[in-house]
Amino acid sequence: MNLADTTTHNPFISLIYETAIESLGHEYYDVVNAAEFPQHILRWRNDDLLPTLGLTPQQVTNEHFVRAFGKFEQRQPLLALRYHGYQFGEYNPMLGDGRGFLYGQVRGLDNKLYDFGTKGSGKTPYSRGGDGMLTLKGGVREVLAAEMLNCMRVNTSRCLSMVETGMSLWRGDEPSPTRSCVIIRMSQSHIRFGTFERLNYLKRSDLTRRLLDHVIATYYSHLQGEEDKYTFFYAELSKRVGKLAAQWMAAGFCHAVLNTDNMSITGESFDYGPYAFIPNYDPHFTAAYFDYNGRYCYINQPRICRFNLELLQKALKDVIPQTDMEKGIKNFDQEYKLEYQNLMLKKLGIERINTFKGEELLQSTLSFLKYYPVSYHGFFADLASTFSSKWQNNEENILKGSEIKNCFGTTELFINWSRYYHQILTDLSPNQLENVAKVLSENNPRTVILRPVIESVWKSIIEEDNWQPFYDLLHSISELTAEK
Ligand SMILES: Nc1ncnc2c1ncn2[C@@H]1O[C@H](COP(=O)(O)OP(=O)(O)OP(=O)(O)O)[C@@H](O)[C@H]1O
Ligand SMILES: [Mg+2]
Repeated sequence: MNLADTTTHNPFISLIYETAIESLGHEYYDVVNAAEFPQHILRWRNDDLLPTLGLTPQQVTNEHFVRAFGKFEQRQPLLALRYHGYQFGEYNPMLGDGRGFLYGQVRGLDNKLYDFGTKGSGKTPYSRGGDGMLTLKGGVREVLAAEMLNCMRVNTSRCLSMVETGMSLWRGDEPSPTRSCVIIRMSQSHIRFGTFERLNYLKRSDLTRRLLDHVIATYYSHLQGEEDKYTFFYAELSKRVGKLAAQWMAAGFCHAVLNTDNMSITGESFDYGPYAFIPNYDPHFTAAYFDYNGRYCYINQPRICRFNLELLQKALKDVIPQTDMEKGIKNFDQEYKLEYQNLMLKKLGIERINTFKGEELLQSTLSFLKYYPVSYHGFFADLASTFSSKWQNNEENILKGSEIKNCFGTTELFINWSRYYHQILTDLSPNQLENVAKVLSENNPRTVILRPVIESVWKSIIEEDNWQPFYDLLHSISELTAEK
């Protein structure tokens, strides 16, 4: 096939791109060019996402991926979106897409509008001193985080592709020179809290209202036509963010950089930089080495999400009545509490129980996990792999033979926990008891990408250019997802 044929028939380039953001007007973005890279090696293609785009893996070659998402052929305009944000508590008006752009917007077969956004695609007017690039390790980590979180049913963006781009980058936090890549992230929207903060900073309530109308029409369409749609929007956003915070916490995920420019207006999780999955239940676990005060530590995440919603009130005050937003944010508290308990009880194999009993079990579980050096994910995975209906007969049977019971079985906290757990199991009917095993296995993946797991995958890449462990890991995550 000659060059013209390949590009003309590239299924990605032939997708129908909608112009929702572009049509909003030039005040929201800058038209930019993509960098030209010395090399283009496709390292990851997310075939799981293709059906949503109406494509099959057979229709799309690696070359199609590279030409569309590494060389950015035949796609214009590329839009660097403008935004500001509160970073570690300080307002920063110097932000914006500094190493990415909105490549395009495509409606999925599910009728949702998806954004394809780049990361590592070159300099823009918002790059400041930066090189506009993404390190290969950064790309590998972002791909893995999104797939793992998706497997754990967290509402997350995903990576559609990762192309290695052959540049040598210098970074303070990676042995340098280090390799480079560009990723395409498929998300619900890249409109951030910070997008609105910028408009408020510029005192452009007309632009705020226009953007809000677009957000509601596109991502909260059931509110269209409501007289109080702005008020309802804020209340629902608060609820969605509450749910997301609960999902992170139950997944044992520490995002690490919860600045308002990393908070999506749809309530979706994205931007996986220095994140980590917690090794054990340490409330003060902090993932970013530069987060000196532990501002975004694991246990602070719900509080910070709520605080970010409060900050957003300032940006929306010209359009939404303040008193309505003060009421609306209560949705966050309710949703967080409910969803966190619900998700944690599922991790214990329990669905639909009395809230009070559920809370007692949850608190005793956390007390045990907090006090002893038990792996957070290991504890739940052990429950899932060793569960037996015999646990209902006698609390002594619970986790019998496991390392956890062998080490901590005689401690007061373990005995307390197993007593609560046993009490709940005894109340279950035989059918419900059977369901426990299923719920346990659905909610506790055997593989979780703790830092050493990621580092070992990265070691193979960097030392031997061996990508197999990376693909094997992604394959096992994808198999876990399919089992559910
Ligand atoms: N290497 C770089 N070159 C230019 N700008 C950068 C670079 N790294 C980060 N930035 C910019 O710094 C700001 C904060 O970066 P942050 O890491 O939160 O975002 P990001 O990871 O680049 O993008 P996203 O939030 O879309 O995942 C953003 O404005 C970002 O574009
Ligand atoms: Mg960011």
